Amino acid sequence: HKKEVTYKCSRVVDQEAVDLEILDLTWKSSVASLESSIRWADGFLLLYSITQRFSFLEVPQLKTLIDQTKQNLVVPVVLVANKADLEIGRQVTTDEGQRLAKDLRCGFRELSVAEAVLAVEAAVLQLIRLVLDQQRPLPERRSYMLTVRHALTRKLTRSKTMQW
Ligand SMILES: Nc1nc2c(ncn2[C@@H]2O[C@H](COP(=O)(O)OP(=O)(O)OP(=O)(O)O)[C@@H](O)[C@H]2O)c(=O)[nH]1
Repeated sequence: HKKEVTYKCSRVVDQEAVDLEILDLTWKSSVASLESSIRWADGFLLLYSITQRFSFLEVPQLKTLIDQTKQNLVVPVVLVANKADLEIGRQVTTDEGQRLAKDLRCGFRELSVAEAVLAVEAAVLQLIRLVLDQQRPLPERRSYMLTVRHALTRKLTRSKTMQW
């Protein structure tokens, strides 16, 4: 698109009514406009095309901008590798996508917007669940519980190492 477009709809997700506003940004948004959209948003779908390596290489920069602008410990983000139907023109492997998602601490989906509408819905649902989780009080959050579990595991591993 040459300009930003907002799509609106309502869904029930896990027995919770959710009003969705999806802002599709243009390729050439200025940093100031991007920052303002980032402040507005609760969650982010970062799309790249598996047939355009440069779109993949831009993801970390965008994620840094999101983290800096939101200044939250956990920002709900799902990385989406699009155009999975164009295997012949693939420039980014699934493995690279998964590794980047792990590094950036976000969800990952590889799909084809053109051919698999259910996969698109699943990616959006995954993001909605991350957002809903983030809006729960801290001790009820899955992400918080995972952070606590990882911290405990690290502590246990350390104390085991010390015994050796
Ligand atoms: N084969 C294939 N083509 C796709 C897929 N998704 C998008 N396209 C095509 O890729 C082109 C760009 O799609 P857009 O939806 O405009 O992508 P965009 O990232 O919003 O690009 P801009 O409009 O430049 O901001 C169009 O010609 C789409 O038809 C896909 O999953 N598979």
